[in-house]
Order: sequence, then structure tokens, then C-alpha cells
Amino acid sequence: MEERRPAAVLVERAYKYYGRLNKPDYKSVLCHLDMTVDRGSIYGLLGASGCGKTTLLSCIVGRRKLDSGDIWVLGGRPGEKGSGVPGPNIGYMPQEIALVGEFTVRDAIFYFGRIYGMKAAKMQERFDFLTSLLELSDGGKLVKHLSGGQQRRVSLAAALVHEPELLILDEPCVGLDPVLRERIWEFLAGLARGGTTVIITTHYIDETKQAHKIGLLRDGQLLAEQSPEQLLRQFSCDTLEDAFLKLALRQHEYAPKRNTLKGSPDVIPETSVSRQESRFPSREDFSGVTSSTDVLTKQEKPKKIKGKTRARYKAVFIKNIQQFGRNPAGLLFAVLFPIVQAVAFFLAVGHDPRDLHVAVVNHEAGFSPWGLAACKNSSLQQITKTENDNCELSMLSCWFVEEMEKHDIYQIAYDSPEAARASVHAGRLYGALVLPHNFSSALAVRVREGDVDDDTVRDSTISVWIDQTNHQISHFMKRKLHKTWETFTARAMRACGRPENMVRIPVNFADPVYGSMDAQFVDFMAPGIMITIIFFMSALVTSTIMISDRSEGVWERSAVAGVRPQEMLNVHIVLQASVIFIQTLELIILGFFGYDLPAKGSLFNAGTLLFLQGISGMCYGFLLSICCTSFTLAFFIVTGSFYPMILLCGILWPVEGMYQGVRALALTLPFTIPIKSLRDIMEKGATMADPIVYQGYLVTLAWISFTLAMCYLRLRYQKL
Ligand SMILES: Nc1ncnc2c1ncn2[C@@H]1O[C@H](COP(=O)(O)OP(=O)(O)OP(=O)(O)O)[C@@H](O)[C@H]1O
Repeated sequence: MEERRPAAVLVERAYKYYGRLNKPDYKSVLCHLDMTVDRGSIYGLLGASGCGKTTLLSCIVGRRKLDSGDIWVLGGRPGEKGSGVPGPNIGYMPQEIALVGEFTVRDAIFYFGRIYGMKAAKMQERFDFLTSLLELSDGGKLVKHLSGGQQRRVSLAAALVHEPELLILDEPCVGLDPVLRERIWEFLAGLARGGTTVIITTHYIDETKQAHKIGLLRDGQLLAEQSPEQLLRQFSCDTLEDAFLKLALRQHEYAPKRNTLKGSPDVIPETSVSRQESRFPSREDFSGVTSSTDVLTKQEKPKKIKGKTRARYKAVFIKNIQQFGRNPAGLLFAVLFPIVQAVAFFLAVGHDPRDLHVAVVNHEAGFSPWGLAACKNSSLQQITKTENDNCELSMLSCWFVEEMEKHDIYQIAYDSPEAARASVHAGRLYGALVLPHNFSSALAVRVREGDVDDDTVRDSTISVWIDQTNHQISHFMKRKLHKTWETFTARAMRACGRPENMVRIPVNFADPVYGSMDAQFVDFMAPGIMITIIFFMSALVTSTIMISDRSEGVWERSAVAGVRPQEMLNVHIVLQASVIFIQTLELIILGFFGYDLPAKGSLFNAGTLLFLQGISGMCYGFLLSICCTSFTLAFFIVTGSFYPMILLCGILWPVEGMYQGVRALALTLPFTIPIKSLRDIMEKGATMADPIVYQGYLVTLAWISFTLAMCYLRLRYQKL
């Protein structure tokens, strides 16, 4: 008589689908599936690609939830507190390698050992044993430099390190040579004899003859759950392949009948294969008990497993350091890129344009007997005082051009206004000026008499045509020409012994309340640039690291080992915060000491705000990494959100110039108000007591809280 064993895994009436009902992405994967895995046995799970093996395993390890039905694993429900699943009760080897490429073989095995809180000596002992069993001679080699087959062996070793009660191995033997495969099966058989339960999926059907029980998954159900011998006997076959073929054909005959009943799970008939000859007790053998919980609890009380939080934090912390430290490109990117960006900004942005040339038509000098040479000979630029104390100046146009060149706008002489304007049309010069024939005398009359005719006004006016399409340069030239006029008139008044103020524009700009008259545009932009650099760098680095962890399966595998998503996030926050701290220091040193930005307020205050903005960018990166399934999508969102945020944050154009609705939106963005706060700290010496400063902090903290809360909610309630 067969020995009766308690079930290690029991699945009842399991339903699982992906997508939403009646939507194109809807896919039913498990459909009224029952499964019993006996304790201390090897269970071979077989099925065509895409039939749902991985989905079923991920439900057993507690990473996905059934849409309906029940699962018990080692006496508890996966995901239940104290069940040890996910956690130390199981060893899980997923289909993908799911190891950090920067791990050595040793690191990979020790990583999982640490998660389970194993002692160093024990981990070393297991490392020696497993590397010898799996022929992994070079324990110091990086996983990313190993062959595919070697990587699978490391992955298997990582699942075995803590000698779990239940081993779940998804295709462990792919790519391994037959001798090694045989050794692994022998090893697993030894484990099963010792009481370990093994669930293994494989594509090598023949290999499963060494299993105690085989489950053939098809159309979301197990067609058979029998020992290999029973299957061969029942179908009178020599090979398992033939048996499966017959089984599949038989199921095909039953298919139409089942299809008609699909909508009503409770009336779906049992699979066509008889279970009576099962080597191990089938579900019917437990007919004396009322529910599966009874089956398990009557045989043994589920053990309460206590996770080792500190051990898990330590493991993830060491993993992240190894991952980061062994990736020089990433390290350089994180540390040097802010410097490169800031230096590029300080060298390129905000400085006055230089070497600007304009076309100058000086009719006054040109029509004089000496031509333009009059401007080169100061003795021809005469100052004469008349009897009634009037002052007469000649060739003032030359003085104007001289003053203009002192303000860094240089002349190219032209003969006619048409030719001068043509040069601007052709894009060779930025503007054209015409100084009228009798400029000096007309100007003298205009200043002296005030109430003059139109001709005098016209003759004393310099006409300017500029290329307004280049907004910054045209704006700069206008400013410089007004300055030129100021210094030119002051010089002329001095030459005549008259007060300079007489011809000044009667709007007097006193000393500025804040800032200086000759403040550079770079001072205005610097706070915004520093904040956006640190925000987007953090967002990019965080989303990249987290998505790479998730897409390589490291996150998932760590979660099956018992690491909670929050723990992964927390470790990342601490490490990334150190990088942001370094980036903040770099920007502060570069900006305030290297490029002499105004620092009226506390540098500590400025640094703290910058640092918090980095943290805010990091949280934004978290959110993206959790919501996006691929690098590409995350990258699109980071770069896609970069421009709108830059455009709305007020560094390119003042918020005051935006439409009302847009302005309100701009003010809620993560760094619009903080940029103003940083500017006020730098230029006005504002402190935490000033509303604009604490508002900047509040906005930053609100964004950090909001994005983190979204992350935690998403992690908690996402459909698994
Ligand atoms: N997250 C998901 N969202 C939507 N569909 C999914 C998801 N994961 C798997 N599927 C689909 O569910 C079906 C079962 O996938 P699963 O990975 O469980 O199959 P499998 O039997 O393990 O395949 P293989 O042997 O090729 O690994 C497949 O059709 C797959 O495309």
C-alpha cells in the first residue's frame, strides 16, 4: 500500500486571468485548476510554453494572487503573516537568471544567505558545497561575465543556499549538459528523501520520470497528476512523450464539452484522467475532511516564521553597494554629470553677447570734406563757445560711435542706409544705424531751445534698424544703445561745461533694493538650473536602477525570498540620498566658490533645499519605476516631463507672464516655488522666517510625501 503523505502545496479551484474582462488584453491562464504536491516529493510540472506554469508558481510563492480559488503552502496561505511564503520557507529559482550582473558567484549566494539571516560560517559552508556540486569553480567571477549555463547554476545555488522546506525551480536544467543534469536530479532526489518538497518545471519530458508525480498543465488545468509509472501503465506507452500525446488527444475529445461549461466553474467536470491509481493520495483521499485548511492543519500546525528585518536590510544594502560600486560608468555618471552640466551652464549661459557688429551710416562725417577720416582725427571734432555762452560741437556723430564701441557694439561703415539695411537683411549684421548729415548742430539746437521744428528733431535723431528675430541680442543691443546715449550725452555736456544730468532721461534708477545694476542673467538662472539638474539626475538614476532591478527579475526574486518592496525602497532611499548629498556639495562648491554666485543668505539653507529637491526627484523616479514596465517608457516620461516642467518653472519666462490657469499649474510643480526660494536665499539673504523660503520647503516636502505615498499605495494594492 502507498505511503500517505501530507500535502506541502494544495491548490483548489484556482482561477487566474490577466487583463480586464471583455477587454482585448483579457487572458484566462488558470481555469479551475486543482493541484496537490506531497511533502518530501518531487513534482514535475509540465506544459507547453505559455500554458501558465510560471503564473501558477508565482501564485504558489505568493507573488501573484488568484482571482478565485485557494492555495495552501506548507500549512499556511502564501503572503499571510508568519507563513514564511514568500520568505525563508521556500527556495525559488525563476526562469530568468534574476541575479545582479555585478554580483560575483559568491556575492549571489551570500546575498540570499544574508536575506535569510544565515551566519557567515554557514553561508561559507553552503557556498563551498554548492559551488562544488554545481561545478562553479571561479567564485570570484562576475555573474555578467559567466556563460548562460553557468549563470543558471549560480541561480540554482542561490535557491538552495538556505536548505528550504519547499524548492520551486522554474526550468533549472536548461542549457546544462546531461551529466550535470543527472547530478542535479540525484541531488534533488536526496533532498526529497530528507523531507524537502521540490516543484520543478522542465521542457525535458523524459527527465521528469525521476519525479514522484507529474502534473501536465494544459488549457489552464492539470490533465494528469500521477506518477510516471502510472502514466506509462495507464496509456500502455514506453515513453512519457507518448503518454502525454495520448493524454492531450484524449483531452481534445473532451474539449467541446468543457467549452460549453466554461462560464460555470463549479460544474466543470474532473479531468478525463482517472486518479484512482495515484501513487500518492489525491484530493479524493482526503474526503473525510471538509476543507483544505483542515487537511493541512489536522496533519500539522503551520509553523509561524519570523522574518529577520535587519538581516534583509543588510543584504539589500550590501547588494546595492556592490551593484553601484562595480558599475564605474554609473558611478561617474552620478558624480561627474552634475559637474559637467553645471560647468556647461556657467560657461555658456547668462553672459553678455560679445563681438556684435552693426552697420553704421555716418552722413555727418561722410559728407564732410574729410570723409569718415574726420572721426579718426580728434582735432577735427571741435568745441566752440560762442559770445552768448552757447556751446557748438562738431562731429558729435563720431563721439556717439566711439561711445558705442566702448559698450562692445562695433561699427562696420556703410555709405547708404539701403546698403546698411541690406546687410541686416542678409543676416551679416545685427542692426543698422544712420546718423544724419547735420546731427551735431541739430542736436545742439534741440538741447538748447527745446521747442524745435520737426526737421531739427529728425536731424538730431539716430535711426536704428535691428534684426528683432534674435530676441536676446536685439534686447541687449537696445540696452547698450540706451547706455551709449547716456554716456555720449554726458560727455558732450561735460565738454561744454554743462551739468550732465540736463540731458539724462528723467527717470532715475536709484541703487537697487536687491541685487546690483549690472547683475548677470546667469545669477537669475543659476538657482533654477541647479535645482533642475539635481531633480532630474536623481529621477533618471533612480528610475534606471529600479527598473533594471525589476526587469532583470532581481526585485521579484528578492521579494520571493522575503524582502518587502518597502525595504528595497528604503535602502535605495538611503544610498541615493548619499549620492544626492555629494551632488549637492558639488553644486554648492562650484556655484558659490567656483563661479561666484551671490550668496547673501545661508549656504546651509540653500544646500538643504537643493538636497531635498534631489530627494523629491528620487521619489519621482521611484514612482516612474513602479508604474512603468520598461526603461523606454520611464525614459520617455522623464524626458517628456522635463520640458513642460522647465517651461513652466519660471526660469525661461517669468510665471507672471503666463496665462492665469497655467500660472496656477506652474506654481504647483515640484520646483517652481523652490527655485524662487533658492533665488531669494542667494540674492536677498532670505531666511526660513520668510514666507517664500518656507513655502519652497513646503512644496518640496509635499511632493516628496505625495510621490512616496503613491509608491507605497501602488506597491500595496497593485494587481498581482
Ligand atoms: N503580467 C502578465 N500580463 C499579461 N499576460 C501575461 C502576464 N504574464 C504572463 N502572461 C500571459 O499568460 C500566459 C501564461 O504565461 P506563463 O509565463 O505563466 O507561461 P509559462 O507556461 O510559464 O510559459 P514558458 O514555459 O514559456 O515560460 C502567457 O500567454 C503569457 O503571455
